Amino acid sequence: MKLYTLPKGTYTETAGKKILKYLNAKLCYCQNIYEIFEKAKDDYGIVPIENSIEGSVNLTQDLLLEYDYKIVGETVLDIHHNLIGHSKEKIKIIYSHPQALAQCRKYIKKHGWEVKAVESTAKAVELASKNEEAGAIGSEGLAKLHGLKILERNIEDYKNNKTRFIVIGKKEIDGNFNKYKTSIVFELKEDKPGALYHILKEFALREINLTRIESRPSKRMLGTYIFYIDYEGLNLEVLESLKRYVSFLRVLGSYPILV
Ligand SMILES: O=C(O)C(=O)C[C@]1(C(=O)O)C=C[C@@H](O)C=C1
Repeated sequence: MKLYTLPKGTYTETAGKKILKYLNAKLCYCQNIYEIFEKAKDDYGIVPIENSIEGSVNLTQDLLLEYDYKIVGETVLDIHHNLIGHSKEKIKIIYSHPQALAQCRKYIKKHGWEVKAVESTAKAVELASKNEEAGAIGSEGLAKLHGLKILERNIEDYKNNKTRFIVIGKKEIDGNFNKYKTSIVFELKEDKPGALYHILKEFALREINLTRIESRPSKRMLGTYIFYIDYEGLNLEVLESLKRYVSFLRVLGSYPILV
Protein backbone atom coordinates (compact mmCIF):
# COMPACT_ATOMS: atom_id res chain seq x y z
CA MET A 1 0.00 0.00 0.00
CA LYS A 2 0.95 3.63 -0.44
CA LEU A 3 0.25 6.70 1.68
CA TYR A 4 0.08 9.81 -0.49
CA THR A 5 1.14 13.02 1.19
CA LEU A 6 2.46 16.53 0.45
CA PRO A 7 6.15 17.14 -0.43
CA LYS A 8 9.08 16.35 1.83
CA GLY A 9 9.39 18.81 4.71
CA THR A 10 5.71 19.82 4.75
CA TYR A 11 3.67 19.47 7.92
CA THR A 12 1.48 16.98 6.10
CA GLU A 13 4.50 14.78 5.47
CA THR A 14 5.29 14.88 9.21
CA ALA A 15 1.69 13.83 9.94
CA GLY A 16 2.07 11.02 7.39
CA LYS A 17 5.28 9.77 9.00
CA LYS A 18 3.59 9.82 12.40
CA ILE A 19 0.80 7.46 11.33
CA LEU A 20 2.89 5.08 9.19
CA LYS A 21 3.13 2.75 12.18
CA TYR A 22 -0.60 2.03 11.79
CA LEU A 23 -0.45 1.26 8.06
CA ASN A 24 1.57 -1.15 6.05
CA ALA A 25 2.36 1.61 3.56
CA LYS A 26 5.11 3.58 1.88
CA LEU A 27 5.04 7.39 1.63
CA CYS A 28 4.46 8.81 -1.86
CA TYR A 29 4.67 12.52 -2.59
CA CYS A 30 2.18 14.81 -4.35
CA GLN A 31 2.37 18.53 -5.14
CA ASN A 32 -1.03 19.47 -3.69
CA ILE A 33 -4.22 18.24 -2.05
CA TYR A 34 -5.96 17.71 -5.42
CA GLU A 35 -3.27 15.31 -6.52
CA ILE A 36 -3.60 13.32 -3.29
CA PHE A 37 -7.34 12.84 -3.90
CA GLU A 38 -6.64 11.91 -7.52
CA LYS A 39 -3.99 9.32 -6.69
CA ALA A 40 -4.96 7.74 -3.36
CA LYS A 41 -7.64 5.55 -5.08
CA ASP A 42 -7.04 2.05 -3.64
CA ASP A 43 -4.31 3.28 -1.31
CA TYR A 44 -4.33 5.93 1.42
CA GLY A 45 -3.88 9.69 1.47
CA ILE A 46 -3.31 12.16 4.29
CA VAL A 47 -4.57 15.72 4.02
CA PRO A 48 -5.03 18.70 6.37
CA ILE A 49 -8.66 19.42 7.25
CA GLU A 50 -8.70 22.08 9.98
CA ASN A 51 -6.44 24.35 11.92
CA SER A 52 -6.91 25.91 15.34
CA ILE A 53 -6.16 29.42 14.07
CA GLU A 54 -7.48 29.53 10.52
CA GLY A 55 -10.26 26.95 10.65
CA SER A 56 -11.28 24.66 7.82
CA VAL A 57 -9.19 23.68 4.85
CA ASN A 58 -12.06 24.29 2.45
CA LEU A 59 -10.52 22.42 -0.45
CA THR A 60 -10.30 19.22 1.58
CA GLN A 61 -13.84 19.72 2.81
CA ASP A 62 -15.15 20.10 -0.75
CA LEU A 63 -13.11 17.24 -2.24
CA LEU A 64 -14.47 14.86 0.39
CA LEU A 65 -17.84 15.32 -1.27
CA GLU A 66 -16.57 15.07 -4.82
CA TYR A 67 -14.61 11.86 -4.34
CA ASP A 68 -15.71 8.53 -3.03
CA TYR A 69 -13.32 8.05 -0.10
CA LYS A 70 -13.92 7.20 3.52
CA ILE A 71 -12.16 9.00 6.31
CA VAL A 72 -10.29 6.08 7.93
CA GLY A 73 -8.32 7.95 10.60
CA GLU A 74 -7.33 11.30 12.00
CA THR A 75 -4.29 12.73 13.71
CA VAL A 76 -3.40 16.13 15.17
CA LEU A 77 -0.01 17.87 15.02
CA ASP A 78 1.39 20.87 16.87
CA ILE A 79 2.37 23.39 14.23
CA HIS A 80 5.24 25.80 14.84
CA HIS A 81 6.08 28.03 11.91
CA ASN A 82 9.53 29.39 11.13
CA LEU A 83 10.70 32.32 9.09
CA ILE A 84 13.16 30.79 6.64
CA GLY A 85 15.52 32.59 4.29
CA HIS A 86 18.92 34.20 3.81
CA SER A 87 18.72 37.37 5.91
CA LYS A 88 15.73 38.93 7.66
CA GLU A 89 16.85 42.49 6.84
CA LYS A 90 16.83 41.81 3.10
CA ILE A 91 13.35 40.28 2.92
CA LYS A 92 10.83 42.07 0.69
CA ILE A 93 8.51 39.21 -0.23
CA ILE A 94 7.26 36.26 1.77
CA TYR A 95 6.09 32.93 0.32
CA SER A 96 4.01 30.22 1.87
CA HIS A 97 0.92 28.06 1.67
CA PRO A 98 -2.28 30.12 2.26
CA GLN A 99 -3.02 28.28 5.51
CA ALA A 100 0.46 28.97 6.89
CA LEU A 101 0.28 32.63 5.79
CA ALA A 102 -3.07 32.99 7.53
CA GLN A 103 -1.70 31.50 10.75
CA CYS A 104 1.03 34.19 10.77
CA ARG A 105 -1.06 37.08 9.44
CA LYS A 106 -0.26 39.55 12.24
CA TYR A 107 3.45 38.71 12.16
CA ILE A 108 3.63 39.35 8.42
CA LYS A 109 1.63 42.57 8.67
CA LYS A 110 3.95 43.88 11.36
CA HIS A 111 6.85 43.59 8.91
CA GLY A 112 5.00 45.01 5.92
CA TRP A 113 6.28 42.36 3.50
CA GLU A 114 4.64 41.60 0.19
CA VAL A 115 2.88 38.21 0.39
CA LYS A 116 2.69 35.47 -2.21
CA ALA A 117 0.67 32.31 -1.68
CA VAL A 118 2.05 29.12 -3.23
CA GLU A 119 1.04 25.45 -3.43
CA SER A 120 2.85 24.23 -0.32
CA THR A 121 5.37 25.34 2.27
CA ALA A 122 7.87 23.16 0.39
CA LYS A 123 7.39 25.20 -2.80
CA ALA A 124 7.71 28.40 -0.74
CA VAL A 125 11.09 27.43 0.69
CA GLU A 126 12.30 26.28 -2.72
CA LEU A 127 11.42 29.71 -4.17
CA ALA A 128 13.05 31.54 -1.26
CA SER A 129 16.24 29.54 -1.76
CA LYS A 130 16.62 31.18 -5.18
CA ASN A 131 16.01 34.76 -4.08
CA GLU A 132 17.95 36.69 -1.43
CA GLU A 133 15.07 39.12 -1.01
CA ALA A 134 12.52 36.41 -0.28
CA GLY A 135 11.53 34.64 2.90
CA ALA A 136 9.32 31.60 3.41
CA ILE A 137 7.21 30.20 6.21
CA GLY A 138 7.62 26.51 6.88
CA SER A 139 9.07 23.76 9.02
CA GLU A 140 12.59 23.41 10.33
CA GLY A 141 13.04 20.35 8.11
CA LEU A 142 12.40 22.43 4.99
CA ALA A 143 15.10 24.95 5.96
CA LYS A 144 17.56 22.05 6.26
CA LEU A 145 16.48 20.48 2.97
CA HIS A 146 17.18 23.70 1.08
CA GLY A 147 20.25 24.82 3.06
CA LEU A 148 18.52 27.95 4.33
CA LYS A 149 18.58 29.55 7.77
CA ILE A 150 15.84 29.71 10.36
CA LEU A 151 15.61 33.48 10.87
CA GLU A 152 12.91 33.31 13.54
CA ARG A 153 11.00 30.52 15.28
CA ASN A 154 7.40 30.16 16.48
CA ILE A 155 6.05 33.01 14.37
CA GLU A 156 2.42 31.77 14.47
CA ASP A 157 0.06 34.46 15.81
CA TYR A 158 -1.45 32.37 18.58
CA LYS A 159 -0.14 29.71 20.92
CA ASN A 160 -1.36 26.11 20.76
CA ASN A 161 -1.42 26.12 16.98
CA LYS A 162 -2.61 22.69 15.88
CA THR A 163 -3.69 21.18 12.59
CA ARG A 164 -5.94 18.17 12.29
CA PHE A 165 -5.22 15.78 9.41
CA ILE A 166 -7.44 13.03 8.06
CA VAL A 167 -6.47 9.79 6.41
CA ILE A 168 -8.58 8.99 3.37
CA GLY A 169 -8.88 5.58 1.80
CA LYS A 170 -11.19 2.72 1.00
CA LYS A 171 -9.91 0.22 3.54
CA GLU A 172 -10.30 0.61 7.29
CA ILE A 173 -7.20 0.71 9.47
CA ASP A 174 -6.91 -2.50 11.52
CA GLY A 175 -6.23 -2.38 15.23
CA ASN A 176 -7.68 -1.56 18.62
CA PHE A 177 -7.89 2.11 19.35
CA ASN A 178 -9.02 4.11 22.38
CA LYS A 179 -11.10 6.74 20.68
CA TYR A 180 -13.22 6.93 17.57
CA LYS A 181 -15.10 9.64 15.73
CA THR A 182 -17.73 9.74 13.02
CA SER A 183 -18.03 12.41 10.33
CA ILE A 184 -21.19 13.06 8.34
CA VAL A 185 -22.33 15.59 5.75
CA PHE A 186 -25.94 16.48 4.99
CA GLU A 187 -28.27 19.06 3.55
CA LEU A 188 -31.46 20.09 5.32
CA LYS A 189 -34.71 19.24 3.57
CA GLU A 190 -36.44 22.50 4.46
CA ASP A 191 -35.24 25.98 5.31
CA LYS A 192 -37.48 26.70 8.29
CA PRO A 193 -37.18 27.71 11.93
CA GLY A 194 -35.65 24.94 14.00
CA ALA A 195 -34.47 22.88 11.03
CA LEU A 196 -30.95 22.53 12.37
CA TYR A 197 -32.25 22.25 15.92
CA HIS A 198 -34.02 18.99 15.00
CA ILE A 199 -30.73 17.52 13.90
CA LEU A 200 -28.87 18.68 17.01
CA LYS A 201 -31.69 17.42 19.23
CA GLU A 202 -31.18 13.82 18.05
CA PHE A 203 -27.55 13.97 19.15
CA ALA A 204 -28.43 15.66 22.47
CA LEU A 205 -31.08 13.02 23.27
CA ARG A 206 -28.49 10.29 22.87
CA GLU A 207 -25.82 12.24 24.77
CA ILE A 208 -23.52 12.15 21.79
CA ASN A 209 -20.86 14.84 21.92
CA LEU A 210 -20.34 16.82 18.73
CA THR A 211 -16.73 17.84 18.16
CA ARG A 212 -17.30 20.08 15.16
CA ILE A 213 -20.03 21.57 13.04
CA GLU A 214 -19.22 23.41 9.86
CA SER A 215 -21.27 24.73 7.01
CA ARG A 216 -20.17 25.16 3.41
CA PRO A 217 -22.10 26.80 0.59
CA SER A 218 -24.17 24.32 -1.43
CA LYS A 219 -22.74 26.12 -4.50
CA ARG A 220 -26.19 26.13 -6.11
CA MET A 221 -27.59 29.32 -4.62
CA LEU A 222 -26.51 32.01 -2.17
CA GLY A 223 -27.77 31.27 1.33
CA THR A 224 -28.08 27.49 0.90
CA TYR A 225 -25.68 25.29 2.81
CA ILE A 226 -24.47 21.80 3.46
CA PHE A 227 -23.43 20.88 6.99
CA TYR A 228 -20.53 18.79 8.20
CA ILE A 229 -20.76 17.30 11.68
CA ASP A 230 -18.10 15.31 13.54
CA TYR A 231 -19.07 13.47 16.70
CA GLU A 232 -17.45 11.23 19.25
CA GLY A 233 -17.90 7.50 18.90
CA LEU A 234 -19.31 5.12 16.34
CA ASN A 235 -23.08 5.52 16.81
CA LEU A 236 -24.75 5.07 13.41
CA GLU A 237 -28.25 4.46 14.79
CA VAL A 238 -28.68 8.23 15.37
CA LEU A 239 -28.44 8.73 11.61
CA GLU A 240 -31.73 6.86 11.05
CA SER A 241 -33.48 9.55 13.09
CA LEU A 242 -31.99 12.33 10.95
CA LYS A 243 -33.32 10.98 7.69
CA ARG A 244 -36.67 12.73 7.87
CA TYR A 245 -34.98 16.15 8.17
CA VAL A 246 -32.40 15.87 5.40
CA SER A 247 -32.46 15.75 1.62
CA PHE A 248 -29.18 13.89 1.55
CA LEU A 249 -26.86 12.44 4.13
CA ARG A 250 -23.54 10.74 3.71
CA VAL A 251 -21.30 9.12 6.28
CA LEU A 252 -17.79 10.29 5.51
CA GLY A 253 -16.36 7.75 7.91
CA SER A 254 -16.20 6.22 11.37
CA TYR A 255 -12.55 6.15 12.27
CA PRO A 256 -9.93 5.95 15.03
CA ILE A 257 -7.98 8.88 16.44
CA LEU A 258 -4.36 7.97 15.72
CA VAL A 259 -1.98 9.19 18.41
O1 LIG B 1 2.23 23.16 3.01
C1 LIG B 1 2.33 22.47 4.03
O2 LIG B 1 3.37 22.34 4.72
C2 LIG B 1 1.17 21.70 4.49
O3 LIG B 1 1.36 20.65 5.02
C3 LIG B 1 -0.20 22.29 4.30
C4 LIG B 1 -0.77 22.88 5.57
C5 LIG B 1 -2.30 23.17 5.38
O4 LIG B 1 -2.77 23.21 4.26
O5 LIG B 1 -2.98 23.36 6.39
C6 LIG B 1 -0.69 21.91 6.68
C7 LIG B 1 -0.56 22.31 7.98
C8 LIG B 1 -0.43 23.73 8.36
O6 LIG B 1 -1.70 24.12 8.84
C9 LIG B 1 -0.09 24.59 7.20
C10 LIG B 1 -0.16 24.14 5.92
